Amino acid sequence: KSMHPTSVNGVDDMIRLGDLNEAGLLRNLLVRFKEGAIYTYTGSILVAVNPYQLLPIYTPEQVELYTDRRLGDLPPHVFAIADSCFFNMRRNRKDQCCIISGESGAGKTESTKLMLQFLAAVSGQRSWIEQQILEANPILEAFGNAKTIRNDNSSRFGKYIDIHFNKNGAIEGARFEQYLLEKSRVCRQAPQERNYHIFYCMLMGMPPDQKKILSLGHAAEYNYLTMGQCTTCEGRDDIKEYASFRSAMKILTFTENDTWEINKLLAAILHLGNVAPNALDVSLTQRSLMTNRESVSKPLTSAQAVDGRNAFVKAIYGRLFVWIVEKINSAIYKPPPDDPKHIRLSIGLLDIFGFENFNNNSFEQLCINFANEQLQQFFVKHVFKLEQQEYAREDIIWNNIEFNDNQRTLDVLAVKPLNVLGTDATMLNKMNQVHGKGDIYMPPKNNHDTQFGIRHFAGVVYYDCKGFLEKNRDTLSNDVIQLIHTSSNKLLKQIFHNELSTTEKRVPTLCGQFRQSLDSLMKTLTTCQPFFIRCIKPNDFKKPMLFDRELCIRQLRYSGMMETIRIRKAGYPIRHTFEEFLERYRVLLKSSVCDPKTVRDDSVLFDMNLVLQWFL
Ligand SMILES: Nc1ncnc2c1ncn2[C@@H]1O[C@H](COP(=O)(O)OP(=O)(O)OP(=O)(O)O)[C@@H](O)[C@H]1O
Repeated sequence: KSMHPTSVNGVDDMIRLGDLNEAGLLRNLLVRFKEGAIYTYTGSILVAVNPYQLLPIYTPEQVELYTDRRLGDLPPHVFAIADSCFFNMRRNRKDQCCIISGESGAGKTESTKLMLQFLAAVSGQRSWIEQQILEANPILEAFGNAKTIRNDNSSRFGKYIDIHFNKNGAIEGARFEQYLLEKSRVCRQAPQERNYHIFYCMLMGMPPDQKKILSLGHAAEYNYLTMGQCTTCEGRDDIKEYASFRSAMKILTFTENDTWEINKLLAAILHLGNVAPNALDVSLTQRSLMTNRESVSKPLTSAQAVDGRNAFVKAIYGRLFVWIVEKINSAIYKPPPDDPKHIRLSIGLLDIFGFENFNNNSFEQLCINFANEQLQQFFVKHVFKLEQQEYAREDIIWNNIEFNDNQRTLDVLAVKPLNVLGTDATMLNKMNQVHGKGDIYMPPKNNHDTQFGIRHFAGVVYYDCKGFLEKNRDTLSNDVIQLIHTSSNKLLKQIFHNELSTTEKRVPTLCGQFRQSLDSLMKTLTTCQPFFIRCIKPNDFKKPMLFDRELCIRQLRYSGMMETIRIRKAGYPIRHTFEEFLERYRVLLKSSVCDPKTVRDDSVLFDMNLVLQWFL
């Protein structure tokens, strides 16, 4: 079988591919990638392959070139998506959003920054608020990004940036929402990985006199910074980053005192990490229990004490991160004025962890994959809706297209057993009882097995439920809360404000909190006109010009790209413009003169309709 002619040179928009299948898609991406064309459309979805090299396509001239153009006028580009968001927002008076997904290292954060950069440029005010919004990134990255084996600057949290515009298209403010920071990294890092950038930056960049006050030394001296046997990161200058971080803090109105208080907590974390259990305070080596009449203390094993210490440290860091995001928002978020005539429009950028399937999957992966199921459903519904609109526009009679709905997976994930309290074993028992007979949940093979499987839209993932409930509960012992209560450190008390103010210690589970923020995110997204950017990582070596086909195919499958095509194929898979159709099928016409450039009269159209009927 010969290849469809469009496959030879590659096309800007995959919808125009003759071979609308996995191989065709992959080939198109590869051909383009080899020519340095990293962006390709599939309709209004942008596929972006990480080039792992600086390309000269993000200059101010390029920003100008892409400003106020229709999607498809120019070669595919992330700026074209940003421009469409901006244009549609003003023309339709409708909020826009852009969902940027992909696996670690695929280029989500870079794409988000480029979108933001473009929007700030076309909004054109060069205002203080624009600068503040742009400068929020270095702060979030210092606290929320780390070197991992996959990415030297990996975001270990999800984020949604909502940028607000007035009716003239000028930026008025913005708001950041964060999701699920990976707290375990503060206490433990895998080989060749680092803790959060901020620790190394602080130790390298802080003036010696300040370090002395906090008794700080070198990264190599701290247990919490050396578990991955790696304290530096090639290509990263921690001293320089610290300087940018400090200047960003000033721009976001953190005071000298705020920064100093933050440093104190970071130093405390590092010192705690070096404390051996026998030197720990009673609040960490004993656990008090309330019996009916009295409070009794029970000594902990050293392993339990270390767990308790780490839980405390993770809680400090996690809450510090949340506090910093709130503080950034208080600088850049302006509540809409009371004036009912005031129009506020927004563009939201979602940069969120893609689908994960590792050798060992735990609670965190389940949460991440749950979020991806929700986004996938949003995506499929949107694509499906577009397909129907297209048919309506062309007056095509069609039967309802069936599409693969992942609602059943969502049902299994979002119903009770995820939030079940009790021991891990009873959770599995309950899951087995409730879902054991369905095809979404796969129970453990035997009584000793702690792994259960979930059939996700992107494939089956096996989760190990050891430690699930602990992670989900995410609570601190009463003894530690008491300790914080008596502390003289204001910032510490402030970040634990919730725990200290509620006597009833019923903080919602992590999963509960995450579901709540996801629900509110989904509500927001539903009111917006969405765009999608699917970032693809071309190889595992962070190398330019290297395209690993297997790796890319897998990502195209996970990203829902194949689902889009499936929907297309279930409908009318082949689409030609009038010119293309004429070019290809004019031999079937009765008429002999038929140059698409000159002949556009009704007689040809009439004939074309006959041909169409015969053809379909
Ligand atoms: N458009 C681009 N041009 C040049 N380099 C890029 C581009 N996009 C990504 N990169 C390179 O790839 C690296 C990883 O990209 P990025 O941090 O955006 O990935 P990510 O998808 O956000 O990953 P994670 O989920 O781990 O945060 C960047 O640090 C940069 O070196």
